[in-house]
Amino acid sequence: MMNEREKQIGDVILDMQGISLSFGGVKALTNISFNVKEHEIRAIIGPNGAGKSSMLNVINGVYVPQEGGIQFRGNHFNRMTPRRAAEMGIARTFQNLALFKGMSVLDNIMTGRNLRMKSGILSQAFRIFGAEKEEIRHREFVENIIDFLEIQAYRKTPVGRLPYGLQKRVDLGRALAMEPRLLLLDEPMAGMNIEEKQDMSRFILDVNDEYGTTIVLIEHDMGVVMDISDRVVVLDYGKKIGDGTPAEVRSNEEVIRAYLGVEH
Ligand SMILES: Nc1ncnc2c1ncn2[C@@H]1O[C@H](COP(=O)(O)OP(=O)(O)OP(=O)(O)O)[C@@H](O)[C@H]1O
Repeated sequence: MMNEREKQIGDVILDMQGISLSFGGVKALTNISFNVKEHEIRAIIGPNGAGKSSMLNVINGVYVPQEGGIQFRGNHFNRMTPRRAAEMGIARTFQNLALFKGMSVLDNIMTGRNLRMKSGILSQAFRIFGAEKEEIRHREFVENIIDFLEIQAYRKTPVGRLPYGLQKRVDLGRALAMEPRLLLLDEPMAGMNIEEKQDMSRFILDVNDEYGTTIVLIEHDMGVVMDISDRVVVLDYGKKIGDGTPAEVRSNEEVIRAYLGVEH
């Protein structure tokens, strides 16, 4: 399986170059460089406070690093903005779910489609024929995601009534509705039981295979990501202490020390 996957991996799509970020006196990231290749599943792992969320927020333009640059799909940015990131095809899920609890599964996933629908805003305002057709096309796309994530039975259910594992799946669906080139997953398995973790792992692999989406996920539990990742970056106290295949990272002395030295 590994060999088959390796064959599909393409050129570098995202290149993080010497990123440093501090908050006042706190150095959240110190001179971090790593790249992500097209079609790869790339994990960023590390103990609590290692800088994982900060890195994700630099990738999608929420935080602006004091030093370093970002190259995405051949374009160089000294600073990314959340809007530009979204327009260029970067979508993310959230650790603390960003869903509308009172809205149905279907409507929540439709919200992920908004950026795509903006192109038609003028025609929608004038209610020209095309607008309705466009709406139908978007609905079909969203229905496909719902089938893909096996949540048909809950399409009309308010999200707040679903168990946590399914809410995480809806959040994934909302991000997929943006048709991202790069999908950032913020601790996709946090708070899940074993069965839910297995389901989520399978969906992440399926998204990667069937939609061809490049995926960056952050996680502090080393175990769950090792099976599904092509390559792993390890952060500790804002520094990169490991980078390589799961096997390489697992046998890296510094990584072992960081993980044995702290409570999880
Ligand atoms: N907005 C902020 N303001 C001040 N300090 C921050 C901010 N965000 C992060 N930090 C600090 O930066 C460091 C890295 O935090 P970050 O949240 O990126 O780590 P993490 O690896 O995602 O941790 P966790 O696994 O606990 O989510 C920590 O010392 C944290 O306190």
